[in-house]
Amino acid sequence: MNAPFEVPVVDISPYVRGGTDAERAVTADAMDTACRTVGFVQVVGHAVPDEAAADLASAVDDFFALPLETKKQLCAPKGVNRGYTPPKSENLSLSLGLQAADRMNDFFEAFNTGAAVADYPDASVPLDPALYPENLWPAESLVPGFRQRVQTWEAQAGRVARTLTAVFADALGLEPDWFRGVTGHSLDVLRMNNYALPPGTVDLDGDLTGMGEHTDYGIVTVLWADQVPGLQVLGRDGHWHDVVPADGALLVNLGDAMARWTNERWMSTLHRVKPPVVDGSIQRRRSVAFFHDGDVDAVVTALPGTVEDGEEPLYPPVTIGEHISAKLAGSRDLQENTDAVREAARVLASAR
Ligand SMILES: O=C(O)CCC(=O)C(=O)O
Ligand SMILES: [Fe+2]
Repeated sequence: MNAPFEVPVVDISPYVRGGTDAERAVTADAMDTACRTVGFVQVVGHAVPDEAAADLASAVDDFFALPLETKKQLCAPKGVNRGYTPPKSENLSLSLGLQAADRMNDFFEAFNTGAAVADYPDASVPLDPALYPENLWPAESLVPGFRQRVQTWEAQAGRVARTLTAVFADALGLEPDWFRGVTGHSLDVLRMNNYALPPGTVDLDGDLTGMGEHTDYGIVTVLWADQVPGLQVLGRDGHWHDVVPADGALLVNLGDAMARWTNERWMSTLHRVKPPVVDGSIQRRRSVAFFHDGDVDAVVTALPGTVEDGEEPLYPPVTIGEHISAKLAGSRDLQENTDAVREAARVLASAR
């Protein structure tokens, strides 16, 4: 029988409050094991106040409760990863170049915010406003306090993500501030996801997909989610496993940049969302992902020591900007990404 699938719990408090070298080494070691074996981590000891999470959840409720027509006024132009995306407008499995002929688009609706050009006045390169666009906030009178609640969370999630990269540097034997060199003007995006459809609109005979299978694209993702099943993670056993955040934990997963820098010593693990259907309607589920993706011009290529003598790296060099643009063209513009061969092969090998 297979060993049960478990997402390891890692306590990062020695990096948050300044622990001893020995305490940090325990954390870094546990992180290395989690990243090598699962690629998802239940992170505790992050010191995010409960109130910030409660305010985030209420902000998500308030926004998605608006009428669809009102939300649609906050849609960004095509190709701009900001604002509202209505249900069934994205297809995440196309970010891998995978598509089933009968597959409808993902039914999640989302609201995206993120880093804009103006957030990095000292950036070392000129930043393209297409990749660092302005945010589209609902009017304060429409959802009072929304922006403030969301920005408080963005700051907390960003702090956790940067702390995690300090843990990663130790775990990989890099200089402690190695990630600072590739995240000075990081492409950071916050995506609030609402998995719900009005009763009667669910076609239970169809292939219902909350969010199609995908890997995340950048360095690391910090996820807050309801403890409602739906998120499924592809284990090394080739099976999909339900994962919910542990009490007080943030779910963290690695993106493609980490798999590429480490030449797959660490994994950008495939995941998808299939929320449960109860009495003919979807049990509502909320999640908020903070993507810490790295500098648009950072080159991602196998780190020294990760490729055996005489072997080739598993991936050719790519910049973060090139990689993310190819992925977003898949999920948002519905063009199959032909440059995700290794990720797509993992999905096709899984037990669906
Ligand atoms: O809803 C979730 O739990 C996962 C969301 C996700 O994978 C994403 O937004 O990339
Ligand atoms: Fe994801």
